[in-house]
Amino acid sequence: MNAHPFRIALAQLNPVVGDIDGNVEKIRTARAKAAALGADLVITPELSLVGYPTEDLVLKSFFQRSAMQCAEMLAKETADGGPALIVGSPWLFDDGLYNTALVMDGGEVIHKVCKRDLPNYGIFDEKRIFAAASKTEPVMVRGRRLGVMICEDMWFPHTARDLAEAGAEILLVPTASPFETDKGDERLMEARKRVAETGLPLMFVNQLGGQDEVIFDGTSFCLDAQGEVMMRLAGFSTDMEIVDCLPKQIGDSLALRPQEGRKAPLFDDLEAIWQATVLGLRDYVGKNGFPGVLIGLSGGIDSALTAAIAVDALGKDRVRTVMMPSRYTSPESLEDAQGCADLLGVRLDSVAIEPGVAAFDQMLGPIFEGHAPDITEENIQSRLRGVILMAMSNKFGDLVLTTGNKSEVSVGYSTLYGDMCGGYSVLKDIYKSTVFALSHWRNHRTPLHAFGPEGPVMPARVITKPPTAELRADQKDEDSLPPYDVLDDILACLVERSMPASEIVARGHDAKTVARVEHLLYVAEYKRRQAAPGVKITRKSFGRDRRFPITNGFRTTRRPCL
Ligand SMILES: Nc1ncnc2c1ncn2[C@@H]1O[C@H](COP(=O)(O)OP(=O)(O)OC[C@H]2O[C@@H]([n+]3cccc(C(=O)O)c3)[C@H](O)[C@@H]2O)[C@@H](O)[C@H]1O
Ligand SMILES: Nc1ncnc2c1ncn2[C@@H]1O[C@H](COP(=O)(O)OP(=O)(O)OP(=O)(O)O)[C@@H](O)[C@H]1O
Ligand SMILES: NC(=O)CC[C@H](N)C(=O)O
Repeated sequence: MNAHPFRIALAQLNPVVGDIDGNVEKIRTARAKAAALGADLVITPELSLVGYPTEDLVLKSFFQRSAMQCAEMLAKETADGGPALIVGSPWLFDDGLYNTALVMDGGEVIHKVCKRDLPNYGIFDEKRIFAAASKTEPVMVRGRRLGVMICEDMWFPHTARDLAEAGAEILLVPTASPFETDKGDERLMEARKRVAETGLPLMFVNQLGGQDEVIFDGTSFCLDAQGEVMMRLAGFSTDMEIVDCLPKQIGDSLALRPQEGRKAPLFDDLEAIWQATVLGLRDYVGKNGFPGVLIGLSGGIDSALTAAIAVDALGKDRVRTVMMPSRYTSPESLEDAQGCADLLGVRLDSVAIEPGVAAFDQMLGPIFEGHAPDITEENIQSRLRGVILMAMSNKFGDLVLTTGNKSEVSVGYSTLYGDMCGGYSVLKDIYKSTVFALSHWRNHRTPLHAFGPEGPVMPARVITKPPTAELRADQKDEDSLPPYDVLDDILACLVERSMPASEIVARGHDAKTVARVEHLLYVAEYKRRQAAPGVKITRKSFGRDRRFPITNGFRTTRRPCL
C-alpha cells in the first residue's frame, strides 16, 4: 500500500462574483503555489470560479457557458503533472443546472459532484437557481477515495453517511459559508457531528471576502477522525495551507489521517465584528472600483465609528470627512468631529448648512404660510447634508457611507433622502449598544490587518456623551426612543429571535414600550427598502435575510380571531 502522505492544499480564495477570468487567475495562482509545495490536490471554495452568491446572474445561458468553458480550460492545465484540483462551478446537465464541485486531473474534468441540499432560507436562494442532486458518491483521485460534499450538504447527515458507506477515506467540503456572530461555533458543531457519525476526518474550505451585504470570513479548518482541529486557516484574510494525510488501513477500510499543522488564532466577538465590517467595506469599495469614501462627521459616535472602520479598511488617504454645522451644532460637536479627524489623520472639510436652510425657508415660505415649524424643518437640515455629500461624491467619485446603526434602522429613526443618503453602510446590522462597545474596544485595541492608527480613534467624550441628532435645540435621542439598552433588547427579541410581544414583556419589559417598538419596526419597512446595503453581522440582518411586507396589518400585540 502507498505509505506516502496524500498532500491536500486548502486554498481560501477571495473571488469576485461574475469575474470569471479574474477568478481563474486566482485559482491558477493558488494551484501553482500548492504545486511548488508538493501538493497532490488543491481544494478551492464552493463556486470558486464564479463567486458566491451569483444570484440570478447564473441563470443567463451565456454566463453558464462561460463558466463551463473556463472550467474546461482550467482542467486542461492539470495535464502539467501538478496537483489535481477541485473547482466550484455551475454546470448545465440535460436535466438542469447544478452547483458542482469539478474534480480536475490529468488534463480533464474527471468527476462532477453536484450539491444535494440547497439552502433556501436567510440570505440563501439556491432552490431558485439550481437543481438538487439525489445522491453523492465518492470520487477516485490518484488512488484515494474522496468524499466531496458541498457546503449545505455538511449540515445534514445523509450525504456524509452515504459517502462513508461507499468507502470514502475523508470528507472534503468546499463551502461559501457567510459570517455571522457565533457562526464559527455552528460550523464546527455540524462538522463534528458528521465526523462522529462517519468516523472520517473532514476538511472545510471556505470562501473569503465581502460580496455586497454578505461577508465570508474564511476560517477554513481540518478535523481528524476524533473531531480535533488539526489545522485552521486565517479568519478574514486569504490563506492557503497544505495538510499531509497519511493513508492507513483500519480493519477492512482505508482512511486518510490528517497531520497536525498551523492553527490560526480565532477572534473574540467584538474583534470578529470589527474584522467583518472592515473586510466588507474594503471589498465593496475595491470590487466596485471607488477611489475612496466620504462621511459626514458630526462629532457623534455613529459617524466617528464609521470613519474609524473606514480608515482601518482603506487607509486615511482614502477617507474624506465633512462637518456640516447648523445653528444647533454645539461647540462640543465641532471639537469632537475635529478630534476624530485628527486621531484618524483624515481630511475634514467644513460646509455650513445655514445658507441652504435660509434659502429653503424663503423658497417654501409662501407654501408653508400659517403652518408652525415642525419635523419638516428638521428633515430639511438632514436632507441638505445629504445633498452636500452626494454633490461631493459626484464631483470627486468617493462613495458616501451612511452611518445609521441597527437600532435606528429598525425603528426608522433616520431621514429618508437625508442621513439615509449614501451607497453603503457598515453599522446597519450593529445595535447602538454594540456601537458603544466597539468604539470603546477600538480605542484600546489595534485590530489585525488594519490600516488605522495604533492608539485611540475617537475622543473618549464621543463615547460617553448622550446621543443627539442636533436637529433642534436640546434634542436627545432618548426624547424619542426608549433608552438604547431597553430598545436593543426588545429589538433583538423581535428581529433575531422572532418572539411575540407577550414573551418579551415576560422578560420584564413594559408592555406599552414593547407594543410601540414592534409598531415602529413594522412601519419602518418602507424606509429599509430604500436604504443602502450594509454588512451582515447578526443572524437576521435587514435586506436579503429578513424579508417583510411593507403593507402589513399584523401585530403580535393584537389577537387575531383564530
Ligand atoms: N408606507 C410608506 N411608504 C412609502 N413612503 C412612506 C410611507 N410612510 C411614510 N412615507 C413617506 O416618508 C415620509 C416620512 O419619512 P421622513 O421624511 O424620513 O421623516 P420622518 O420619519 O417623519 O422623520 C425623520 C425621523 O428621523 C429622526 N432622525 C433621527 C436621527 C437622525 C436624523 C437625521 O436626519 O440626521 C433623523 C428624526 O428625529 C425623525 O424622528 C412621509 O412624509 C412620506 O412621504
Ligand atoms: N453637523 C453635522 N456634520 C456632518 N454630518 C452630520 C452632521 N449632523 C449629522 N450628520 C450626518 O448625519 C448622520 C446622522 O446624524 P445624527 O447626528 O443626526 O444622528 P446620530 O445617529 O446620532 O449619528 P452620530 O452619532 O454620527 O451623530 C451622522 O452620522 C452624520 O453622518
Ligand atoms: N453555501 C451554503 O450552502 C451555505 C449554507 C450553510 N448552512 C452556511 O450557512 O454556512
